[in-house]
Amino acid sequence: MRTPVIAGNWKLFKKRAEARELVNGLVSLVKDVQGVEIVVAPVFTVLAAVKGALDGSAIKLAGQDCFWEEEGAYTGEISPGMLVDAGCSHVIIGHSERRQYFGETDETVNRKIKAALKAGLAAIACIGESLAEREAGTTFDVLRTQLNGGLAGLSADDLKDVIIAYEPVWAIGTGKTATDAQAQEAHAFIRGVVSELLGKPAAEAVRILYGGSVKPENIKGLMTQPDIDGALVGGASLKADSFAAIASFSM
Ligand SMILES: O=C(CO)COP(=O)(O)O
Repeated sequence: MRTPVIAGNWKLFKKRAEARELVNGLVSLVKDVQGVEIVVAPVFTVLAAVKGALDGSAIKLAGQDCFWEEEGAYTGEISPGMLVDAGCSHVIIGHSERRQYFGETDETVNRKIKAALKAGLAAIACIGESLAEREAGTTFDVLRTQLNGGLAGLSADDLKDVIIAYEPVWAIGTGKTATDAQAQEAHAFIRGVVSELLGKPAAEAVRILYGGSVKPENIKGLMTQPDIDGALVGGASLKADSFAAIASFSM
């Protein structure tokens, strides 16, 4: 049985006061939610404030990215160990916005996942095709390449601390969610590739989240799909009531 994960990626939003307000609201709204791992990923500068506000709550904290070196002359970077030190248990790696605007590649994603695991973080590894790739019929090739590169050198045991997030780029922030069937098709394909790479038990155990315009209105349909194990939520995670409603999908 795979425990569902609902993760909120706050992207470049929320200063300290707003972040505290959001988390305070969230903590009380989800206090009765059980059997779901809830994660929030704020910007680095508010991690400490959010950690404080989460005190006593089961909600987990994630970074939105990390570097692969633990320390050194790397101006502007944050290491996995520093995220742990700030109270994080998770880190998002390889989000399509990082791939698009900050030169992230499957190779850097792979290095970051390995570094995150070494530091004891769970890695939420993002993959997904662009609209052009979907229209060209190359979705499965793209996903396979991203999985081969991103998971290179990992063992089935390592995969226990990896969560895969399938985020079709054309569905991010566009209001255009993949249909339940489109998402399920991609998730089943991803699980199949993971099975080829690391064996069936690892593939059966790995959580695969869907991301891209997830809202309270579409979460239930997505979660009824057999290979969808949760969601990575952007816009709808910025309001306590909508994120709480998504996290309460089973209630
Ligand atoms: O990129 C996303 C989460 O990482 C999805 O963003 P939206 O939910 O705003 O489409």
